[in-house]
Amino acid sequence: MPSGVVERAGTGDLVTRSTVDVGAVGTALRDAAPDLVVGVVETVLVFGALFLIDPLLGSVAVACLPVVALGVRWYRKRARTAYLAQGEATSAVAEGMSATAEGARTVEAYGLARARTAATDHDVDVVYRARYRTLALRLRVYLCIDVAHRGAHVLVVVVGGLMAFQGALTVGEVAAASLYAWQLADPLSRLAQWLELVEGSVASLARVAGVEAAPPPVTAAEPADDRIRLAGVRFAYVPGRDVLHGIDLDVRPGEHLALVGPSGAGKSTVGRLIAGIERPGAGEVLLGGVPVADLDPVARGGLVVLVTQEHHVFRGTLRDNLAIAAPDADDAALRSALSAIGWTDPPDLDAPLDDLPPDRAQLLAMARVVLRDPHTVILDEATSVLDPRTARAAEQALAAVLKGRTVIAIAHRLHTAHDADRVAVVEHGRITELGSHTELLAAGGLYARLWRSWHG
Ligand SMILES: Nc1ncnc2c1ncn2[C@@H]1O[C@H](COP(=O)(O)OP(=O)(O)OP(=O)(O)O)[C@@H](O)[C@H]1O
Repeated sequence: MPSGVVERAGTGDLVTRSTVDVGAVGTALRDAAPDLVVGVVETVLVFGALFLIDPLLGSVAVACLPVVALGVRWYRKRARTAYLAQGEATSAVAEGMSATAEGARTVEAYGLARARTAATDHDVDVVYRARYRTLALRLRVYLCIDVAHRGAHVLVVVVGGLMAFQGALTVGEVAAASLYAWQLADPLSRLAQWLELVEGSVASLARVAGVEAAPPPVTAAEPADDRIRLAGVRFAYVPGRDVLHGIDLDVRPGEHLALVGPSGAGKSTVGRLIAGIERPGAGEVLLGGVPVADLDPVARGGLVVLVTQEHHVFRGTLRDNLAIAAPDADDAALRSALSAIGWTDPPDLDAPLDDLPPDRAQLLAMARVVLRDPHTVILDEATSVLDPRTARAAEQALAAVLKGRTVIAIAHRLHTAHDADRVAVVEHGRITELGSHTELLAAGGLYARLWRSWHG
């Protein structure tokens, strides 16, 4: 699944779908089918016995079935939406709780505990109301089935009694018919429970299938070359609120391009689109002539890699962490990647990695890039979190990583732009200046002003 989708869905939602919803579908598949079969067989036998005693008594009992059918129809019309809402509400609670837990330090630092508690209370309230709604629906369908069954029983006793008075049936036959009619309670109430389980699990299945359906279609087309082209690209995180308003950009293979501009201008978004994490709302982002977001994610990762300041170290060994980038790489290849980025004292490949410091985590990320060997690297704030000494070491490692590749650097420090072949200035979701450092300085626009103010 594209990471953009994962980020928007949130951990809580995905976890709820893949645990609670998968569990609900599993329970339904395990319990519903046998119960349904037993319930149907039991109902058919009871009606058969009633018809055998007397066809009129059988018909009287069958008269209850339309009431059940109407109740079930009424329930099914509403249940799917209600169960979907319940699933969403449950996800929202999990999502809110996981966000609070992940941001515990921020919550503490800014005294947000009360606000977070209020938000959780609100989410729980929504779950309560959603559950109340499904419960109310269930109660009504149970009531309907109960009325139908009791109605059938009363009708069988009354009609049977009248027939006994007229001598058409014996008292024993009426008593037997009454007992059979009473026995309908069991399969019908099982039907009601089954309905609840199925409706709940169909909603859960839709939510689980939603996770499956999230990945966009993957194209079989192969990029013809390493060219990157953005044409008329518009993009919105929130529908109707574009953050990019028509970006046109051609990146030549092997070129080092710096994206500069004010905070919030859209630089990182351009990077995410080129990496195929997001797909444009309008226009196209092409890699070798193929829409980059349509490429198979694994294959795409071998062509374009986005390096951000988040360097995740997975639980496991250094080997496990490097193998993410190149599962088939042998020890020699792993060691050569480590030495290429200047990591001279790496831990043993098979030693567990505990608490890797940020500068080592960054080296690990770069070693992964070397192993993956993409033709294009997008750097977003790659060295900004490190102290200057560490950042310099990281930059040296980076230089080794970037050699011979196309580089799109989202530059927060202007010397990165100075060293680039071309600089694109992004302002308010548009590229307003494009050229070499010297050309942009001569043009006297925003870049020139930023450069002069940076140089004092
Ligand atoms: N996940 C998101 N959801 C909603 N809006 C977002 C999201 N990420 C970014 N934005 C908004 O999109 C706009 C462009 O953001 P973007 O991060 O691309 O800018 P930027 O130029 O890289 O900024 P910075 O230099 O501060 O990183 C901003 O208004 C930002 O608030």
